[in-house]
Amino acid sequence: MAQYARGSAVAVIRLRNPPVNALSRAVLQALEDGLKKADADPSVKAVMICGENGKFSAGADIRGFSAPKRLGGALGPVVSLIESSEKPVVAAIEGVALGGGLEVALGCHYRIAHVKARMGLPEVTLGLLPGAEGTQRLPRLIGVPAALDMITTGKHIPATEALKLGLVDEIVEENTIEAAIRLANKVIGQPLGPRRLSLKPVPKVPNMEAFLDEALAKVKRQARGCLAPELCFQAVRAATQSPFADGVRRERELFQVLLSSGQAQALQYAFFAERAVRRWATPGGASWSSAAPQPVRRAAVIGLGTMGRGIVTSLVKANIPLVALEQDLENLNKGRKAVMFLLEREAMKMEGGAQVLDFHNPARLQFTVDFDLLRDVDLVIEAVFENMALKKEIFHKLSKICKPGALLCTNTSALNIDEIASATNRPQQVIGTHFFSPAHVMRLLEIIYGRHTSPTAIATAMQLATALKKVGVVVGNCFGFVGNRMMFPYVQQAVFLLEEGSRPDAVDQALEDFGFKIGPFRMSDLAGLDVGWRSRKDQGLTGPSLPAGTPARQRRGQRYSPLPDLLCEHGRFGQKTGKGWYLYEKAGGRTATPDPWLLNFLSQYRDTHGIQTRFIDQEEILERCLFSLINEGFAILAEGIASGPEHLDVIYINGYGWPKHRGGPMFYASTVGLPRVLAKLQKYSEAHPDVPGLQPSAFLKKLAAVGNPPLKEWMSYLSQQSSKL
Ligand SMILES: CC(C)(COP(=O)(O)OP(=O)(O)OC[C@H]1O[C@@H](n2cnc3c(N)ncnc32)[C@H](O)[C@@H]1OP(=O)(O)O)[C@@H](O)C(=O)NCCC(=O)NCCSC(=O)CC(=O)CCCCCCCCCCCCC(=O)O
Ligand SMILES: NC(=O)C1=CN([C@@H]2O[C@H](COP(=O)(O)OP(=O)(O)OC[C@H]3O[C@@H](n4cnc5c(N)ncnc54)[C@H](O)[C@@H]3O)[C@@H](O)[C@H]2O)C=CC1
Repeated sequence: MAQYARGSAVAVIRLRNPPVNALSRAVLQALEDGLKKADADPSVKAVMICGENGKFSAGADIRGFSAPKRLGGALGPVVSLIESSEKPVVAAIEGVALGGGLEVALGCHYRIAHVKARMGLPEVTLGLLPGAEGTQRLPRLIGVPAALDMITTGKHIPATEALKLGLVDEIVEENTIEAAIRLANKVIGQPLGPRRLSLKPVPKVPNMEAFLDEALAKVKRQARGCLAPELCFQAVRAATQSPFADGVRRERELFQVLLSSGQAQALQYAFFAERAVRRWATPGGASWSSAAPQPVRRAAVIGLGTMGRGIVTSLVKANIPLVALEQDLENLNKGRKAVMFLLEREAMKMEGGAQVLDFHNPARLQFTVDFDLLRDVDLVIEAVFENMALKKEIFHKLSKICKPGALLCTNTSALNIDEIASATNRPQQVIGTHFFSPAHVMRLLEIIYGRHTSPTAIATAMQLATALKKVGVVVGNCFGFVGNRMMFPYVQQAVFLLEEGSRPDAVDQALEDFGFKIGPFRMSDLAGLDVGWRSRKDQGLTGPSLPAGTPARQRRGQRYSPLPDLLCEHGRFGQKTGKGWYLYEKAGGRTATPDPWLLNFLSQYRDTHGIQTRFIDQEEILERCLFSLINEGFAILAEGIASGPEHLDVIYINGYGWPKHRGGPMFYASTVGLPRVLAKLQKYSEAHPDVPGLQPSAFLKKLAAVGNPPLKEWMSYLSQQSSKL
């Protein structure tokens, strides 16, 4: 757990807890024992602490936070013990020193890091604060502004930056352990007082109060309802106001608040959920453990519109050579310009810039209108218009041109993967890779297997997700897959609420206050209202194919709102036309303001359809939008479209701006309590019997009836499914 060894004058304590040397109780105990042994041994003149297998430590064992006897209080005293040692202690940081791992290093008198190491205090991302005195030591070492930045954002910084900040004393390119032992030998006998961070004053910032006020405003703005960043801030502020011991007491109080906040649980659930979905499985028995991916040495993207541009950018950033294809020269030139613009911007953010990305080299990025250039690629991602006939035509062509082993991926947002695959001679190599807009930014990659998709194809798409630094989530094939299918009833409720008396800004505000990055109407305006309009026309829900005499507010016996169609008929496509659910300063503008035209239009619409306007409170907005989305999630689980609730949650957090501190929709449902979700859906369903999305799913009813079991047990109530959390 932590191995103690004595060389010449330097004792070595090696943290050992694979895979990341997390600080479990046992590791901490062994560390404490090692320190005491070194202290008691007169032949030991200095101590070096390092981690096994090239990693210092990823911090406290997160799984231990939910254990009855938390490691909580144990870490702070061990860090103090290190600092108070009368023999110099040197931290040799390789790989990562995160959270409690970095706090251990801060207790050491000297820190030396490998040039490739990363450091950070990411507790805030788990809903916590660095509770082992890190909020008090770090500002003393690197100053308040830099410490606040690290502690309130949780960002990892590279060793080179750590050196500039003074977080480490030295960085090395070769053997860190040997360098640390050399340093330890060198500092034997030197006074330790100046190296003990708890004894240092916090460096002054001119006009500290004004600086802190401004920093707090920024932290609050970015937190969107998440508690941890503000409490992290308060802990650091305590360091500027109180002596070390009082600051530590304040840190502990704040830590306790966070520990019992519920948000910490949600964020830790999200951390493990993201890792659990890597272990994918299908109802047919294919799984991550047995499927091997094929290499992707060269790829192609077809269609350089909104999505294709981002996908190309992502592939270039992942260093995958590719061919980018458009339907004609005009679109090719437009697409090329857009891609180059994105790549230039990305390059500016990177060390080494355009040279590293090498996107001007045609061997790495080739633009063409010639399908023949796709002969030797290993993987194609199609991102043309959302039209089944067009997609089938393209896939038919691909199956004739591409080499036999090539994987054929579609970026469709809702269409049937099996039908697309039916146009090819290799349905086992056809798979959905659903990117989210903007594709080079959003982390989610929804991976959709069809009836014939092979395990190798799934494994290859998952490997691609990793290469693109995205979170791949494997799901089954149904209209809208998981994310968009759950989104339909949510957006539908939002529009129904407008019919009944609400306003776009009221609905958006309620959901943004809940923590969504952006409410449904702002989101529709951003994505373009015409996208859904086209899809509804294709489905025969509106437009010329709608049978004459169809009631305005009903389709196939269910409630339907023609409001979004009417807006499109008025040329209101959202931001791109300068007006949609909101008014914008110009076409392409981004500042949404409530539009008096729309409010008047809504009022006339209600009069036309004899709808009595009523006041709708925030609670009803939230319940109807969120519970209908969650309800669809239960139906998806029951159908085996996703293999566990964590899949749905990871999709919502990474693709739809669901507030992470609420753990995802299914986790949120578990915190509300399934009987309550059910009762509310029943109530709204009775009030709106023609809305199927409000009728509680059978699976939700079952789980409520069996006594509201914890989320990790849900799947055991369905035959042949198991949650992987
Ligand atoms: C480290 C990583 C960057 C590695 O990434 P990568 O290589 O991509 O691998 P992963 O797949 O992410 O990880 C591999 C594997 O390891 C698991 N894992 C990773 N980190 C941890 C961890 N810290 N603990 C446990 N397990 C971990 C991961 O889940 C994977 O396993 P799998 O799930 O089975 O696949 C990356 O993993 C990463 O970023 N990790 C998280 C780093 C992090 O966030 N660290 C901070 C941890 S929190 C911390 O250190 C808290 C503290 O400050 C200490 C607080 C305690 C002190 C409290 C004193 C106050 C007293 C108050 C009173 C309390 C009273 C009481 O106790 O009741
Ligand atoms: N826009 C979005 O937010 C999202 C869209 N999607 C899906 O991605 C796909 C593409 O959508 P967008 O990029 O928004 O569309 P878009 O309309 O912006 O771009 C489509 C591009 O495909 C090109 N194209 C059409 N026919 C072609 C052909 N035969 N050969 C080569 N290129 C051809 C067009 O010239 C155009 O540039 C659709 O299936 C859509 O449903 C998925 C996720 C999000």
